[in-house]
Amino acid sequence: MYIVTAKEMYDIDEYTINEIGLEGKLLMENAGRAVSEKVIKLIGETEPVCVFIGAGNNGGDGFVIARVLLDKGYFVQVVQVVPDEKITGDALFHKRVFIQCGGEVSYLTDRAAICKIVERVRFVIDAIIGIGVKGVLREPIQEIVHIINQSKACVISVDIPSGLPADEGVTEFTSVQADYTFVIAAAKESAFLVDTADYYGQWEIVPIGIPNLVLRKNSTKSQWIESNFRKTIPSRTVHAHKGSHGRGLIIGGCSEMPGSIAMSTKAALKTGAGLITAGTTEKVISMIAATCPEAMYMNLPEKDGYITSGPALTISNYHAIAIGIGLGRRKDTGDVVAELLNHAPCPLLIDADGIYHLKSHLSLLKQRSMPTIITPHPGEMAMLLGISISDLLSAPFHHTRKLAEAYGVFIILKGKHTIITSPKGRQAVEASGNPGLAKGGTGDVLTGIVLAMMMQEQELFDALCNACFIHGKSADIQVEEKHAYYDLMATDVIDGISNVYRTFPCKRE
Ligand SMILES: NC(=O)C1=CN([C@@H]2O[C@H](COP(=O)(O)OP(=O)(O)OC[C@H]3O[C@@H](n4cnc5c(N)ncnc54)[C@H](OP(=O)(O)O)[C@@H]3O)[C@@H](O)[C@H]2O)[C@@H](O)CC1
Ligand SMILES: [K+]
Repeated sequence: MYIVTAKEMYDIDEYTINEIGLEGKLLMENAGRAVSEKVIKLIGETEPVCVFIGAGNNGGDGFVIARVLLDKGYFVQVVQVVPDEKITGDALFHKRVFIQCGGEVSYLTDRAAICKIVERVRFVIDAIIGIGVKGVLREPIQEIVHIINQSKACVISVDIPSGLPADEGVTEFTSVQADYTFVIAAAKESAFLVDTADYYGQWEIVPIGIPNLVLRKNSTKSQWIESNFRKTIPSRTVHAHKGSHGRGLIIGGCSEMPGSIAMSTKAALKTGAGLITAGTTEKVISMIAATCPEAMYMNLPEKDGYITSGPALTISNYHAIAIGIGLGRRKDTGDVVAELLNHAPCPLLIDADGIYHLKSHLSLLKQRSMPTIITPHPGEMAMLLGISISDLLSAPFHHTRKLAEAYGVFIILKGKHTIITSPKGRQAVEASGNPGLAKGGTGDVLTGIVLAMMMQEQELFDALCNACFIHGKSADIQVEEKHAYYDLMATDVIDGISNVYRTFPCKRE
């Protein structure tokens, strides 16, 4: 499931046409047929359909869809929203084929005429503009899009809702609001952004015969889905012992937030960590030890209830360390973060208040010889970058990649569509999870899951993606089986980790 920009998609088309030898007309036929199949499943047998067609290749797809539907016996009305001379190339080829098959095309831009047509149909197919949109829609197309959006018809967009930019970073646009979008060959960036994702309605990718190797070669982003999890989650051998699955240290907690480190610790153990030590203050240890008897504890020096740096911090024995959860924002707790950045001899995960402290120590990231991973939510990420949250969310792929490459850090940018980025710029989107996760404590649970995954034998990037998958799927299964968005608690997400492993079992050796 690749994710592309418009330019990457054009490169993919061009390579497929010129190097692989599949002609544009053929790709258009495949695209139109693939979308038609989905449309037919959706609309049932006899519904009249109106197809709106624009000047480019997206309109060409529309002519193929209209022909397939006509051939299947549907009543199809085709409204071309640009004059005849604008239809050229492959789109003109398919327009002619449609007409040869008995189809009729009306060139219409008049408001009253279009309103009348739209009122009479239950399904509108939007093949006006695809990834070739530039700027805000011009008239009369903008007005036609408003009519479509105001109608009661179910709107099915081809490739992308017309007017919506494919790429991140575009904030001004007018777009069709689709109920369904059948996306051609690869997902476009805008399907994952806060301000644009909803325009797609429900969406699904339809393959059109572009070889996988071409998609892989031309894209740096993909979606992390069940098949990725199944392929990469490491197996557990029957001869394994607790030491085979990693020793981890979690540092955090303060008198006011004792629960956070308890949840991270429990989540790490539940995810499969061999041994977990919770490094925290004596008072927090006394508060949480009974809730997680499987863990070990490290008593750290404290001042006014907060961890401070001191000789008690032994960090040489661990395969991975996490810091930040419930740590507090005092300057001397920040010194502990700096100490770890300087000396942790293993992968280091920084979360929550640890990210707050990281802002003053960003330069230390570059000196680390072992990987560093941060798990910010958008507010923390914007703080690190010194930009507004809305600027970050309008181009999250760009901004996270910039930070990851500049400081050599792995980033998990949390959200509905969590973006995982490697220091080399590889990116994945993990989209499981539900609104029940919008609650205190769920981030602490993710930290524990990520730490546990970091200690299992798998590529670090895969480990981070798998951790997000486990966290989101746990919440999803819990809501499916016994909870609602309202009552799902962070601790339920920990309990639900078992369901994820049972639903998507690891291979056994
Ligand atoms: N072989 C392939 O490549 C394949 C491509 N495929 C399909 O092609 C699609 C891409 O096709 P594309 O490149 O022709 O662009 P497309 O999205 O149809 O739009 C161009 C038109 O939009 C117009 N327009 C732009 N901005 C505007 C504005 N603000 N306001 C108003 N009008 C505006 C622009 O007009 P112009 O500015 O030129 O006057 C031009 O006429 C892609 O999404 C997929 O569906 C599949 O069939 C598989 C094979
Ligand atoms: K479209």
